[in-house]
Amino acid sequence: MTARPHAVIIGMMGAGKTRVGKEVAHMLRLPFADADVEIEHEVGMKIPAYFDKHGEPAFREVEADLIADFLEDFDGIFSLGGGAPMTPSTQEALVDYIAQGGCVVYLDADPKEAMERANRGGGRPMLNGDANARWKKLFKERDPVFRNVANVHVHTRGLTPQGAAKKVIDMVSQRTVHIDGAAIEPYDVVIGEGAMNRLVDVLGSKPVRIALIHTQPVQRHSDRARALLRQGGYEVSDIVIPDAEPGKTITVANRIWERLGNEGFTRSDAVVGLGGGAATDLAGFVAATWMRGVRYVNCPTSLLAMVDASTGGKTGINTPQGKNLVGSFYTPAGVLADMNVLATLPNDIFIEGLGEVAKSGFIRDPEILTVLERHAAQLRAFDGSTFLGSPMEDVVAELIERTVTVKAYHVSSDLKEKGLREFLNYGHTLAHAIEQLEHFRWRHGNAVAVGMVYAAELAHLTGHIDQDLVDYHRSLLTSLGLPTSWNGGLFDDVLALMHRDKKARGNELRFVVLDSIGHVVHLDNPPADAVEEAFRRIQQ
Ligand SMILES: NC(=O)c1ccc[n+]([C@@H]2O[C@H](COP(=O)([O-])OP(=O)(O)OC[C@H]3O[C@@H](n4cnc5c(N)ncnc54)[C@H](O)[C@@H]3O)[C@@H](O)[C@H]2O)c1
Ligand SMILES: O=C(O)C(=O)C[C@@H](O)[C@H](O)[C@H](O)COP(=O)(O)O
Repeated sequence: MTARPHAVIIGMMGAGKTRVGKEVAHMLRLPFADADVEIEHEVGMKIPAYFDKHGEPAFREVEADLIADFLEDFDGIFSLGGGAPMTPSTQEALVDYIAQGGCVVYLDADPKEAMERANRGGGRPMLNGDANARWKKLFKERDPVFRNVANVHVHTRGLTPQGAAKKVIDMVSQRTVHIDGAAIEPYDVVIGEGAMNRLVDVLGSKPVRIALIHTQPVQRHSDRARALLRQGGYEVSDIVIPDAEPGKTITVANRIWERLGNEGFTRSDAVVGLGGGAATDLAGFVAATWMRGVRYVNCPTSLLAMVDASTGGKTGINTPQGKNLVGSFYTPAGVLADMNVLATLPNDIFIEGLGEVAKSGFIRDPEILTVLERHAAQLRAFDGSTFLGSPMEDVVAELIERTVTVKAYHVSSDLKEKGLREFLNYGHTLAHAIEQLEHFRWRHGNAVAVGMVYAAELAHLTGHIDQDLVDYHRSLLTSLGLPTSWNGGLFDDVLALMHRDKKARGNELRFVVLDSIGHVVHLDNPPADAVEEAFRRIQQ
């Protein structure tokens, strides 16, 4: 195989496959090919004449062969004739193409606009007779097949060809991490500009009412989500919760349960959580508990929520006794990490998110650490207002994809945290204690950064790693603008809180430590003097 199409466009007659496909190719500076035009070249006559002379089955054979050839050797944007995906061999070829990373885009136009375009100029043998009635009949047959065959679904109602092309490009350049596992209903984390446009597709057609739970600082993004939901035909209840940790309380959850009850939310309705990790934790908790569980989709808006909080099904609230002490494991139906929302993210909250990114590098994917090292200065200088379209956007998208992949690895075989998933808690034993003692004025990712240095010191004191790796923790995290020390509390208070950590069993402390980069082990009941000495070392 020499090349594969960047995207294959399918859709009804008149959907704009050729017009939009050409526009996409032009914007991406790629060649464009239209299967019908190529067939006409090959058979040396117009398609209606070929239909008249040889009939539809012969045409479909020529078409399927040509498509198979192009799928194996065409480096551009390729649009197919309306009926092409109905041929079983073409369906199989498209499945193979997708399995190799390809994008089959279903261009879904407004039926009225598509019918009008399809009728213009005639020359479509499949629309002979009452063209509109034929179009509708074909749509009924083809729409379910198109939905099934395509891995990207683009609605173009009301868009100009340029607008539709931009939407196709956004969706084709999105990255997807698929999360699956024994106890999990599979779902995707979609990362990229415009990912939120998939909201209606991910929610599906069943829910009537959607509770859109969000905080005030991300109002601009929740306005967008609300517009998409209303366009999709849902009734939207806009629910604004207190920002950050004050939103993760039983009082806030109770207020929402009351509202859902008063507004008649049933089991077939759904929740959308939009915001930082605190908002998605709370929204997930409400979804998990309302009528013992309704469908929910997360739209994370902070880096930390994209890489971690919104993706793995840990939902919950804080109690006066500690962080995340009440909650459930309840996976979302999908996560839409739309890079556009990062345009408003403040620098300090972006940097905080790098704490969890680095954690995933330390515990499983060393390439993350390499990318962080290589781009530390630019990451530290993150500025949302100039971020979109900059070279850093691709770097950050790669970091998000890699970090979510690490999360998926742990979650897929241990959703309920019986063992392997605990490794995602690297650095968190001390981090949660710091957050609590600081009354949540310390950001979670910053506390995790200090917690990882603490865990590294403890690992060194117990003979698991050498001093160089401890020093590397400090130098990498510092280069990203993350803290590596904390001096805000007494050891006894910290120790008491670490005993309440969810990994602790009975009176025994349990930690997660490295024994090399990318390799994690449990450290159960370590010597008390090491636990205290490691704490002394992070106070510097
Ligand atoms: N469930 C999990 O697996 C998991 C994993 C990691 C963290 N968490 C939880 O996530 C929370 C931390 O998440 P966080 O760091 O996102 O904090 P956060 O939710 O408190 O958000 C930080 C601040 O950034 C604002 N913000 C978010 N996105 C923005 C945007 N695009 N533009 C402007 N402002 C924006 C928020 O409104 C808030 O003021 C903690 O409660 C932590 O316990 C949960
Ligand atoms: O997904 C997990 O499992 C994690 O531990 C991810 C952590 O990064 C995250 O901070 C999580 O919220 C911590 O959960 P907790 O159970 O320690 O409260």
